[in-house]
Amino acid sequence: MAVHQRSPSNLTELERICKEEWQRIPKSRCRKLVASFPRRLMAVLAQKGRVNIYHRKESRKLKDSKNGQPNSWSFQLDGILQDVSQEEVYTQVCRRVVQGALDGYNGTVMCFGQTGAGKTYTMSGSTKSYKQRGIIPRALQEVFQEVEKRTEYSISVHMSYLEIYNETLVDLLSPLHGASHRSHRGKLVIDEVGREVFIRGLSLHPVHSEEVALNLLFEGEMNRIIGSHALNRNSSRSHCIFTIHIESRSRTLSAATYVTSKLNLVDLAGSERVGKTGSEGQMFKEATYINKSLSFLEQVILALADRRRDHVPFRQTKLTHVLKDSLGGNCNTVLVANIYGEAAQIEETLSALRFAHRMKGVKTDPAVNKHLDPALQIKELQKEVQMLKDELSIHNTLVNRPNITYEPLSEAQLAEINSQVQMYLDGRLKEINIISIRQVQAVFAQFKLVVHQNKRQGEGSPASRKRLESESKSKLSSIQTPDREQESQELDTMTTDTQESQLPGNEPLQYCENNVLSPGLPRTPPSKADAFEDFKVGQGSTINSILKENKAVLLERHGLLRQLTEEINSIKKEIDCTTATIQQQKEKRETQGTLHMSCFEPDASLLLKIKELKAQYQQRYEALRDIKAEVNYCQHLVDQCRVRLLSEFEIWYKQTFMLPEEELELTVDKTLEQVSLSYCIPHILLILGEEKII
Ligand SMILES: Nc1ncnc2c1ncn2[C@@H]1O[C@H](COP(=O)(O)OP(=O)(O)OP(=O)(O)O)[C@@H](O)[C@H]1O
Repeated sequence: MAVHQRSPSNLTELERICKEEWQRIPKSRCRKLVASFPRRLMAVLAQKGRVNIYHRKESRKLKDSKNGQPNSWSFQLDGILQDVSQEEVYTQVCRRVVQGALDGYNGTVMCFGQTGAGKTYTMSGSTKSYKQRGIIPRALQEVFQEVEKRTEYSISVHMSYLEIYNETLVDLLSPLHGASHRSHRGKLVIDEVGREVFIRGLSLHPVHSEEVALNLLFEGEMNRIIGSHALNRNSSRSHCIFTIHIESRSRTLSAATYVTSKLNLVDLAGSERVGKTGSEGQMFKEATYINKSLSFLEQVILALADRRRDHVPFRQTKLTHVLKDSLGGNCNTVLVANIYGEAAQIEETLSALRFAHRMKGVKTDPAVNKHLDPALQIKELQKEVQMLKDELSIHNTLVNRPNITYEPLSEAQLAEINSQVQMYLDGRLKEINIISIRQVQAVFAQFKLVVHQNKRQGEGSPASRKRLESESKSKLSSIQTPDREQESQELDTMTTDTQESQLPGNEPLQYCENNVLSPGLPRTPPSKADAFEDFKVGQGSTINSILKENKAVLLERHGLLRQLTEEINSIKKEIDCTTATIQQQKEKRETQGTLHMSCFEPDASLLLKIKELKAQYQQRYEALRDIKAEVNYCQHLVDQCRVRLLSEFEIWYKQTFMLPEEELELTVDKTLEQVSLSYCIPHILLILGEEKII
């Protein structure tokens, strides 16, 4: 039977040992049915993957009708392997797990069952003939065949063989093994890294061929502790975990990424009833340990199958701790439940089938174990950087820029940049020739340094600070980043803006290569859109900030205007309503024919209300008139500022980028005219800010 998504398997041992021709394994493996097969107790429906156990009078052990227990059981398993060869067992139980391991999935195949039921035969096979070899030698053969086939990968294989005997970990392949191996027990420690479990101290043997691997396997087998007891003369008294460790790296893709996997082939010690097997002394102690660990294994399986449980007691015993990442992790797991087909063993058979059935409820989450080798990745990136540098230098040679380097700047180069910045700030150098990103960064760093120094020196002297700021503003204007998005948002908020089409940004863009200006080279002006952004934060910053302030005032006044209009409308509505009420009252009294003069007078309270409302109306109306005037005025200022910003920009653009002189002269006069006006604007703004003055 089995667990997990891949088709697990079930192995059913339905008969007592038949001296010859065992043909067992994969799904349900059963030798020829013997006469003693308890047909009335058990039905094996191999095709349907089902085993039924019936309560019969002959089987007193299962007679528990007093407790209301069912007297027949039906177990649906993933497969039954009955009367099948070792090869068939391997194909059905292990082949896909091995293939998965080569692709980077962890895999576990585990044989469970009553002592003598055929677990070791299934896992290791019989030494009698090659045909009867079990899962482990077949898996090794397939791994090495695949290594040969998968030429596009570099695959390394290691092996380890662990035994758990009486809760002690033993390395079956330890170089210290031999007669004295028992004295080396206990030196192995179970450790966990993330979700992965490994045994510290367990020897890991590199193997390059099937032959070497099989030699190691036989060596490990020899070291297994074999006991003897009444049921099975060669019963293994320990749990054994044979592990094939695989690491696979692509030969064609990046070697920094690789996959690893562990393929655990587990032969569990047989479960037994101590009384039945007549164990005593050392054998009794062994049986107790075995049964205890198997019972903990069962508890773990129960906990894993129960989704509501958030704690799984893996650490209660060495066996479950070692198998932690194989039972509940990212592993392809197959459980083979070996069972007898004898009436005398029906209770153990039932218990093995129950265990198998529970295991069916456990879901694992198979995933490829992908890793990244940081050292290799660094090497690969370094190689790539070098390649890109080479490509860039070829490109630079082709475009006639041979002296550009992409290495970090040397001390001498940094000193040169610092001196250039200093000269630029002093006015001795008109422009800094930009040659690389590194150099631009160094220039900015130097600017920052100078600004910090100036700040410290200029503290307590606002005049000098202001001067420094304005100096650095105008000098840096050619490399500042324009805040284009902010400007466009501001323009969007103004519903009265109609001159956007006049903005220089709407003209076609013309970029010169890298936008770099250097003294000796022919200069191509930047696009007007880009230049305008520079202008707004540079020379045009004063007029631009006045424009922004005017827009803000205009926006605020618009809000006020809207609010007043709403208030006036609502007062007007109330006046109309009150007037209507008065009229209605009047008409009502007239129709009633009331003669007294006072009866024609409307209610005094309504008259008072009308009076108050009219006063409010008057007051709001006057305020509205004032605000309207302000709005118009502000709008005018905004328009004026915008026109001025644009015209000053035009002049600056022509001067800066050395356009023909005649064109320049034409615009200069206009500018001078406008300069005097532009400085009046802040005063007007102040007046607008204090509403009462108007
Ligand atoms: N299908 C089979 N065909 C032939 N012989 C078998 C078969 N199954 C088991 N045997 C033989 O039965 C004996 C007991 O089997 P095995 O050692 O595999 O049992 P086990 O479950 O591993 O027992 P234990 O738990 O005590 O180790 C062995 O001699 C084995 O060769």
